[in-house]
Amino acid sequence: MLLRFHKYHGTGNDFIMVDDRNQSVKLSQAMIARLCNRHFGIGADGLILVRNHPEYDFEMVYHNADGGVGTMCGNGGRCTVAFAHALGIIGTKTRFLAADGPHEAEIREGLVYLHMQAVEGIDRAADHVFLDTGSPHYVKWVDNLAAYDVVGEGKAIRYDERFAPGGGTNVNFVERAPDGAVQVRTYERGVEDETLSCGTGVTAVALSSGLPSPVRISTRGGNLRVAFEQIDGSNHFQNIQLIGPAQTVFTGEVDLKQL
Ligand SMILES: N[C@H](CCC[C@H](N)C(=O)O)C(=O)O
Repeated sequence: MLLRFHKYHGTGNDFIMVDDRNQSVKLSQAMIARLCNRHFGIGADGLILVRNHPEYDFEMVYHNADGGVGTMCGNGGRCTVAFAHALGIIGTKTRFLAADGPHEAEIREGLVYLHMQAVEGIDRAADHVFLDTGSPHYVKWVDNLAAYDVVGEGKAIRYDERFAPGGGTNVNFVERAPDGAVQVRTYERGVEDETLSCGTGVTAVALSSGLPSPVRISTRGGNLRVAFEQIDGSNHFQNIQLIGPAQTVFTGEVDLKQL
């Protein structure tokens, strides 16, 4: 069977996008892992199916690169909005369903403004914070981020038994750049490596940073902004928006029998 796909990236976090509006695409977890593999497949941090939904413009079904069904993916969400727009499913505004519930989004001046779910709490520890922005995120401020062992340190925290009940955690290391932006490097579970950018991760960094909205973020794959309202200096945040580009790279067909 030939699978038609579109490759997108949002600040270097890359995804295989599949138009599955009529739910005819059948992919096993092993097949998705193979498609995402950078040597034996197309190569991507995740695979996203766009499906029809009776109450929303569409449903986004996100899989991590290991093939497992993921929780929310912020950069993938922005790419899915751009993809749905390219398919003609939506105009410039949408309301769609993702793993963590409904999301509104808008395409404006080449950027996707993606509304994220409200965040109700942040666990603050001495050397890190932990919060859920649709996916779980550990955030730690460090010195000399450029030379930091993101994969080694990230893996240790990702598999720490404290986070095992939630299926582990994504891990973000952070440092303030000289120009005031917040630099973020992320170890992503499900990819089990550093990715060039993580949307729910930079959202977690912005909300827990104590900086005023909007927070300017710099990742290895590009720049993002996170806008939000903090409720009375508490750990409650609403009207959270992840703002940044979502780009199409190429379109292709893969023969699933050859995989
Ligand atoms: N790259 C994604 C995060 C995916 C989360 C996933 N790695 C997990 O928690 O299992 C993003 O842009 O938000």
